[in-house]
Amino acid sequence: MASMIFSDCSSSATARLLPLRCHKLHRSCSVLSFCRRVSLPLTSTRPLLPSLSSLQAHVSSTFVSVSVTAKMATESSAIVIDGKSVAKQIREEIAVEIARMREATGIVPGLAVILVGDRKDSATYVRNKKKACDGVGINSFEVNLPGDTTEQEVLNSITKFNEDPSVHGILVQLPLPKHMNEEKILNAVGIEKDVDGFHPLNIGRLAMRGREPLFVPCTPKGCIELLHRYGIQIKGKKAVVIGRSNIVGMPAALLLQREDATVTIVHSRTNNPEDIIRDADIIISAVGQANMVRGSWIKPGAVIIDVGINPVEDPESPRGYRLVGDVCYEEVVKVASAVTPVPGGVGPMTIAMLLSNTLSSAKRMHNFN
Ligand SMILES: Nc1nc(=O)c2c([nH]1)NC[C@@H]1CN(c3ccc(C(=O)N[C@@H](CCC(=O)O)C(=O)O)cc3)C=[N+]21
Repeated sequence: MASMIFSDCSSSATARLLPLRCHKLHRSCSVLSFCRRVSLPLTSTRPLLPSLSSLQAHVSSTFVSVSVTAKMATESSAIVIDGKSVAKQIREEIAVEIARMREATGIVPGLAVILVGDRKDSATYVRNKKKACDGVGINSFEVNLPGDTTEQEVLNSITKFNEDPSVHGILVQLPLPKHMNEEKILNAVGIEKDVDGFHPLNIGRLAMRGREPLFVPCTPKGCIELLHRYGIQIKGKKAVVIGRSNIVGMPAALLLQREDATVTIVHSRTNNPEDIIRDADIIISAVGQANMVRGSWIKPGAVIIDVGINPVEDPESPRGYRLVGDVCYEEVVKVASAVTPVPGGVGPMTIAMLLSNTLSSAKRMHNFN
């Protein structure tokens, strides 16, 4: 029985990656509740869903086709936040804007991507970004440098793109090879082309009240965009961000705070992380540990945004591995009110936000609204 309940989260591949403490599955949903299946005709201007706290009273929303089965639930099921279709919708919106700009000004937004070394995952991400650019009509420029390139050569590429008026965004694919000083390289990207939002000036402005960054980092921006497009209220909610990285955890916490959430960051040195997480209305997890967050750590009805994209061994998959999140999906789906899947959650949103930042950059540089 236990092996069925934990089928995915306690798989042997996962267990090898993680020294998991074994938790009993949280099964506190003994009240009358609903099994929901949601299909999403996405709109950009109105919330897709009523706020989740009032979802049960609004299941017949005109914006969402929801099939509802009422039952005495020992296993309710969260709404699956469909990042893949939201991202598609956003890309369509961006494509329309790019065409409008091109027709009015003749200008086509350009994104330069610098890839150093031959990491397979990085090459895949860069290829996906290029494909996404092609799909919306952004010109992409790519530089591939070998892993033993000097820092100076990377800086030279950045300078070239900083000076090139057909480039509106510059992205240095991370991680960089170990011998390079990431800080120095990211500082070299002109802040007006920093579509990743990693420049310290952009991050600094994000952290300050009354200041506006030119760009917000793509992954955290994508997380907030998902909450907005699903009509999930952030203001006044208790939000917990798991992980404090420069590129996801920390800017995600800053963004949530800007949205008037009360934010706690949980990290590897936090005492009793589970107790803090169990208090959260909204959880953004960005730690990179497969299936770390268990169902028993979640307050019933919480909203979970899973940023983790972790490969776990899977002999049945053609690639030999599959991707799972930081969150033990099949456990939390029974406790949360909404959850992002992996894949198909935050990942596609990261790329959509990159395209959005590149378009904004081109608009700003050419005074086009
Ligand atoms: N300067 C820089 N900026 C980045 O934004 C950046 C980076 N470096 N380095 C690596 C990470 C990772 N990242 C992802 C983007 C999309 C997916 C994505 O679309 N994932 C698909 C799955 C893809 C698959 O199946 O392989 C999904 O989650 O559905 C994942 C990961 C951007 N990153």
